[in-house]
Amino acid sequence: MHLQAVHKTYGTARQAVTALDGVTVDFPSGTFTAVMGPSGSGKSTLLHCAAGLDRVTGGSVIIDGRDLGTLGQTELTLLRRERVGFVFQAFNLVSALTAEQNVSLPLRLAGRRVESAEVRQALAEVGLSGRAGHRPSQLSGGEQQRVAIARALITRPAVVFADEPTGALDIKTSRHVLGLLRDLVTRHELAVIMVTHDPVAASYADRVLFLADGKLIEEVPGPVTPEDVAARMAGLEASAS
Ligand SMILES: Nc1ncnc2c1ncn2[C@@H]1O[C@H](COP(=O)(O)OP(=O)(O)OP(=O)(O)O)[C@@H](O)[C@H]1O
Repeated sequence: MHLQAVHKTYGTARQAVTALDGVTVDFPSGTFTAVMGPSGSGKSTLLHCAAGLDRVTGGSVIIDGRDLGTLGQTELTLLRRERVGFVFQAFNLVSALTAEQNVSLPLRLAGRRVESAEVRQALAEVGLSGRAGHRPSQLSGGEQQRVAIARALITRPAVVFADEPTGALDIKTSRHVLGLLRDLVTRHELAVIMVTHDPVAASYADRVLFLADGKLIEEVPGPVTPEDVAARMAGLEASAS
């Protein structure tokens, strides 16, 4: 997927806030990208615009060769449903449904036939074969996030957006989830775009993008050490304050 000269302004006239100011970046298949930057630098806005959850005010977002700005609301919803996966900090599983039912939900929403074998295979890929019948409350945080990852992958998306996916997990569980994401990127030729504040999480990525004031100011190819990421963030935060 690709962002070309993306601008996003909230509000109008004197109230206007420029959240993204001309961001051009490619997110190739098979690449795990971490997005970092000080608070207010535009990370969430980048994620929302790139995922088609919010419209850009300038430039274009291309997924699967299609410019999201040219799509009507229905087409956009369909493209998002079929080609984009989401993983959130708070897992966002449906508490009344089992792991298996949660994973199959995107297929049901898309009106597709649900093959039980396909859903079981997705759960096996995240190491949860034995938990298919459990509800979220019967699973640990790490297990819930792995169900959410299986759910994000079930439609075979081109791109997965992860918003602080380890923000609610302890260190050991975080490492497990990040290692899993890392493997899935390679295995499924996915583009994963992860917003994070955690330098250790960022170090699992193939490259780290740094935003400041809505601009992409640095693109650091991996492998990146957590110390290097932390040092760059400290520099950015010092100049932002
Ligand atoms: N709905 C909105 N209306 C007006 N301004 C907004 C809106 N959403 C974000 N902004 C502004 O856009 C800028 C970028 O915000 P954004 O949430 O993308 O930053 P962020 O890097 O994700 O921050 P954080 O790390 O604190 O979550 C900020 O100045 C913010 O105040």
